[in-house]
Amino acid sequence: MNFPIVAPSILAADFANLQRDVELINRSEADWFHIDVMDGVFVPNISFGFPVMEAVRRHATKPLDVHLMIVQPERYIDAFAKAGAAAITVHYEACTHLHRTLTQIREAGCRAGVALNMQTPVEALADLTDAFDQVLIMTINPGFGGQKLLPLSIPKVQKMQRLLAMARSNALIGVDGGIDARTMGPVLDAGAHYFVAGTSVFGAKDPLDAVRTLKHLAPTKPLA
Ligand SMILES: O=C(CO)[C@H](O)[C@H](O)COP(=O)(O)O
Repeated sequence: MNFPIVAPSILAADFANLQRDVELINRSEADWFHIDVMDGVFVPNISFGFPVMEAVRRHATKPLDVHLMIVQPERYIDAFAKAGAAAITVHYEACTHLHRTLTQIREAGCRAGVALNMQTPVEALADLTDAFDQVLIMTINPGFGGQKLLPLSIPKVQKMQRLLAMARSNALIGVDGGIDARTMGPVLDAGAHYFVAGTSVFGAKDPLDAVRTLKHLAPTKPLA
């Protein structure tokens, strides 16, 4: 696998034309579909659940990267794995027993991901670096698409990159929120491998071109 990996967020798609938008991403240079599941408790918004996830899966030809912004995500890991998730990311802040939940994700046959909200320091994961395959640094306060990337998150990506290097972990670093052709460069330089982008892709006049721009912002490199 090479990076940068581009993962358009379905949250910003036109749900009345979901099949059209999924097929658009199939044709694009994007690598993954990003599926934002929100419960109205962990974040102040409700997005969608299994019916939409399954509709995306029926038409998608690329891996589904599921981001659970829900409390007690362990209740739904197996169901999302069955619904076709290739990767499942849970929030550090939403898990009482994070190690157990990450193990459950791997046992369900998916890549295990953990997301960190703005206030959570990267050191919170220092003892668990063997337990996840990807880490998602939130570059906004989660809950809504269309927000501006918070610059405070950029040094955090760098810190995470150092922490993983020290631990000799090959986990991928992702960023989520306010990613576009202007903001992607600094987070890429800071060490991010995958880039979740909603508004800048689906809100663009030409989403195929928007994905291409992100994908070619820097020469692709092989992952460790
Ligand atoms: O997790 C999310 C919101 O909580 C979305 O993935 C994120 O906001 C991406 O959308 P945009 O590119 O519009 O910021």
